[in-house]
Amino acid sequence: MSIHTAAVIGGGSFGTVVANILADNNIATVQWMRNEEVAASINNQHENPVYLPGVSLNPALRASTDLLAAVQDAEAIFVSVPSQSVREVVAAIAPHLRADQALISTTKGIEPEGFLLMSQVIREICPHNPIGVLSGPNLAKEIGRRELAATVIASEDSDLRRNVQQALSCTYFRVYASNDLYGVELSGALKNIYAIVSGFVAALGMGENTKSMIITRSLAEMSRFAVALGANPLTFLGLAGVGDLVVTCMSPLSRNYRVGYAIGQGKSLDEAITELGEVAEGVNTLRYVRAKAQELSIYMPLVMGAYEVLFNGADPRRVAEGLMTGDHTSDVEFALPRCEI
Ligand SMILES: NC(=O)c1ccc[n+]([C@@H]2O[C@H](COP(=O)([O-])OP(=O)(O)OC[C@H]3O[C@@H](n4cnc5c(N)ncnc54)[C@H](O)[C@@H]3O)[C@@H](O)[C@H]2O)c1
Ligand SMILES: O=P(O)(O)OC[C@H](O)CO
Repeated sequence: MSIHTAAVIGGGSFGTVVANILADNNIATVQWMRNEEVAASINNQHENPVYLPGVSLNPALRASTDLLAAVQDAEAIFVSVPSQSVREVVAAIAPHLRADQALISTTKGIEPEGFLLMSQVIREICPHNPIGVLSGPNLAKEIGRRELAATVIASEDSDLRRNVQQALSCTYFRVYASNDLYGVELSGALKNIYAIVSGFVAALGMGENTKSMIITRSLAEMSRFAVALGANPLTFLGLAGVGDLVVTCMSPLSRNYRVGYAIGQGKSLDEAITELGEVAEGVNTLRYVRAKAQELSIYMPLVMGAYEVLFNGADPRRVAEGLMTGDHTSDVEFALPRCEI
């Protein structure tokens, strides 16, 4: 059965582009948000002036500030609020959901208590609903302009995967499938940390070889961490892995990259976040991942270095330079294990 009705929870940049794709595909879509002025602007001017100014949205897209009304008829509900708010909004709708309503998270963050990814939070609250994760190299502002992009729908439920592929695929957006829910979702959260590091490197005017080294060693580090937690390393070869890592580490449209860039220019973390005015999930993710890596003794020099810069005022140049002084190690450790060099 395909999706005819959908809801998107969240009035920010990514929620708006997901809702707009669904509307472009003739799916009756309601986008829920708290801000009444933005909702009125989407309904009347077909624009989200706060998060996607200048982007013409599909006139059929409806916005609402009534959460329960927004989700009641939706066959698929896309959750697109920052990670700190996912539990709160999903708990508010949970008692009103039917078991056949699918929940798809687009949120790339971690809940610190229990080190839970968003699909795990949603599953805890809605154990009987089909659950999926949408993740990939998806800068909202480019998709808003209908520039070509691709993503991954990950779920253990093959009906959900097929339905979401059909619901979101269009001339400018392509959806690939994965059954490694955990790997896809963890990858989306982890890459934000490395986008911050890449921001330091760019602000410091370091060379192209340095940038490539940072991105590639970021992939090695994040896949080492993910595999230690049970993910499939092959997932990191795909769009949700290397694809998303590359785009966020190279684009000034990435909010995480911009936070890193501002810090590389000498600004404080508070100044960088205030100047951004949008969510940069990587700042909190860095704290939680560092703690987890320490707990499990996972070697993550970039995470440790970035933490020192963000929270203890270390010089950002030292994060990249720190790679040069580590023990001699393996390039691809799934081919040559570090203990065998
Ligand atoms: N923007 C992108 O390019 C992009 C792409 C893919 C995934 N994501 C992920 O999607 C998630 C949302 O990001 P975004 O870019 O849409 O964020 P955003 O900063 O553009 O907007 C966040 C929205 O959530 C709302 N919000 C915050 N707390 C809320 C709460 N308690 N209840 C209801 N609404 C609340 C805000 O008012 C705002 O409308 C993040 O985890 C992000 O990593 C973003
Ligand atoms: O703007 P960022 O850094 O939150 O990144 C946005 C998306 O995750 C890119 O895929």
